[in-house]
Amino acid sequence: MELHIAKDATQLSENLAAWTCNYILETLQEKELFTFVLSGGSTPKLLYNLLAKEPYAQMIPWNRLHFFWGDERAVPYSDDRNNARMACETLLDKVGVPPENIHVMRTDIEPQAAALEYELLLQEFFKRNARTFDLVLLGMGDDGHTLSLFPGTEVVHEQKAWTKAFFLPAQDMYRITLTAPVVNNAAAIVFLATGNGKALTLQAVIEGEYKPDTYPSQVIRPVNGELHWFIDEAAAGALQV
Ligand SMILES: O=C1O[C@H](COP(=O)(O)O)[C@@H](O)[C@H](O)[C@H]1O
Repeated sequence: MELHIAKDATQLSENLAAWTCNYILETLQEKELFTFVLSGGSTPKLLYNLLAKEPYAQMIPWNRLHFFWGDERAVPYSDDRNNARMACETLLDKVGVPPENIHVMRTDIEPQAAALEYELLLQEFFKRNARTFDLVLLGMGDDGHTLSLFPGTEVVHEQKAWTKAFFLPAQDMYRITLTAPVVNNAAAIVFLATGNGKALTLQAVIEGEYKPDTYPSQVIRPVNGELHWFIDEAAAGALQV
């Protein structure tokens, strides 16, 4: 695991934008397409805004990238809380990613059907590969959730299915999420977390005892890939290192 600490969220996003661009370009020297899982929530907006601007808008061959989502809130695309909408508005629409390269989790059909459809799409995409995505970007909520793997939910322990949909009573909404088995087979996983609201949880996730029911982010352990944490000083505040 590699820790990248920056003084604040702006510097951190700049560092991660540069890292992401280098990683994409290096990977595309070896293969034709790059598969990139995006996260939702508020933290990645700065990063997406930066990637949509120069120099990255020109440097990245966007038509060779395929975009997926780590999780989705089952609300219409028109709703501000929709994770795909946020990423499309801040990044994908701005750099002109071809629509056929954008693979959203559907929210216009029943959530279980949408999860199954997404699983089939991924199985088809990665059929002959033990490796799945080239890069998975993850957030971590103040409560330790990542993707839509929330504390105390069954989906945290999923070992087989690549996607799941379930009702989250605390938010009165369905969630659709990738699961640990498909994420942990990615070539690289990057957590992005900022702010002192996440400091104690982050310390427990990284340095504490393994308690996935309390800290679901702990189930993210790449089988054979890289794991990076990009955090600002506020989020790193409780770490012992
Ligand atoms: O609900 C969600 O929250 C997490 C963390 O969001 P943040 O606002 O604390 O950055 C996010 O990674 C996930 O995609 C989203 O659905």
